[in-house]
Amino acid sequence: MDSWLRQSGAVGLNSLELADFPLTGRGVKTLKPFKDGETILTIPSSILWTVEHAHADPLLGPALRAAQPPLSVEDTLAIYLLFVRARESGYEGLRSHVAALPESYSSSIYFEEDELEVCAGTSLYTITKQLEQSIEEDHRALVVRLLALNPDLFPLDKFTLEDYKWALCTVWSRAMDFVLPGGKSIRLLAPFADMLNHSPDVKPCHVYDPSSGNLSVLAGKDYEAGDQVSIYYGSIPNSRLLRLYGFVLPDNPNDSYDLVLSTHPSAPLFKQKQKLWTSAGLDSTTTIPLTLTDPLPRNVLRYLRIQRLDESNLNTITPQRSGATNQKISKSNEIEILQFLAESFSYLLDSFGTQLEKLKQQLTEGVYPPGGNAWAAAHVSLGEQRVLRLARKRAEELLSAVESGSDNDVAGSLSQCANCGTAPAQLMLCGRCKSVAYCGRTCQVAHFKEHKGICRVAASKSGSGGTK
Ligand SMILES: C[S@@+](CC[C@H](N)C(=O)[O-])C[C@H]1O[C@@H](n2cnc3c(N)ncnc32)[C@H](O)[C@@H]1O
Repeated sequence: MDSWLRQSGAVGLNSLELADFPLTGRGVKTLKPFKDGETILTIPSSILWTVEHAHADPLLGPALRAAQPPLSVEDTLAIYLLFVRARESGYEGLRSHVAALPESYSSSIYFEEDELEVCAGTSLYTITKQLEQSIEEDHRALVVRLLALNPDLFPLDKFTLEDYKWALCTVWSRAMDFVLPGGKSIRLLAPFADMLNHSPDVKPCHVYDPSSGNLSVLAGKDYEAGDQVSIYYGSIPNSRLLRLYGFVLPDNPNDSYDLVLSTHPSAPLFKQKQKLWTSAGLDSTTTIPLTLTDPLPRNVLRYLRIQRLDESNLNTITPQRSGATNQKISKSNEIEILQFLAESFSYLLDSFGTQLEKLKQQLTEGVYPPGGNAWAAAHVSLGEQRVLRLARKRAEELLSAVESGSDNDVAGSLSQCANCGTAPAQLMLCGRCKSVAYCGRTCQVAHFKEHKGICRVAASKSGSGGTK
């Protein structure tokens, strides 16, 4: 691979070499110091694995382009990898890259049943089960619409379900995504740059140049000779890390729980409520990530306030006034949704296969061999349970505040910007009613029309209002 990369115009290889690191496995070592921001490596456009290159390939391209319905980006890259891997001649450069790829992966789709059971109750458990099924279905569909139609290109013994799973895991764990000017996106695999491991301690530092089509890696921090060079894969929770990349970060600050909120179309007043959800930027089925920093996001409350509207208060909230759902609609509505949330979080927490305290104890006692699949699954479960417990605590706090009437700060109206919903460290209160907060002047001005009615009432209640 090295000579192919050099001949193709890759820049920076003299300063880098592959090496094994105790915690992350194989990665890239620098042979010289780099300052934060310096370019370390450039991989030229011509040798990147992209959909465009797959489609331009004289052998593979016509078959891919003829596939109906068109293949997804993920499937196109997976088939491209398997196609090159199956060739006995030609494609020497790309084949040398394939030869350097791992032969097996540790994504949760490869877990034994007892290993996956350790994270029963998590979103990872559910998604992994669904994936196992959908990958089989997708593979069957690929055989019918592409592989069996072109047996010379795709010998079926090299495109088995196991081969397809390997190719998908290669794409999930090594592809890079970029948004291009104009909003389109590109997904690519960059030989050698795909040997870089993730570190939460570096800045995002891999860049795609749309004009040249080259991929470059910059130093995400200062490096000494001998250091491992890393890139930042993103702010990813353990459930996603384990599914896509096959590893977890203990005490991951990005851990989250995906809360799915859904209302059946046969529910009373569904059509009117759907209009309200839409105008609030939500949907009748909405997935909202609960995070360690924001365990009960404003949108969860907004969704439920709308869901629990009855006929009498539904008429007071029109789509034009959907901003009103940022705050409590009525005491009874608020109590109902907060009780529902606290109970639902308890129910979700009870449905975890192993409870948080027991998991912690098992991890301390070394019940799960560190670094193994069950150990990783335990960390996913810990992370999701931590988030859900915070969410339940927040719902209970809000509930008791509403019940006792001390809910000036209901639903975080003073801890989040009333206009954009962000929660920066510093917020400014509305100078008149002091019942809402903003991240800045722009949001305050943008929100004025919606807020002015409530402002007058709130200010007069608190005695702080003028007559304006
Ligand atoms: C883009 S590849 C990096 C190169 C890879 N280590 C290799 O030998 O081919 C991504 C994979 O590297 C491993 N990896 C990356 N960052 C890691 C980390 N911080 N801890 C543990 N494993 C990591 C995971 O197996 C992941 O799926």
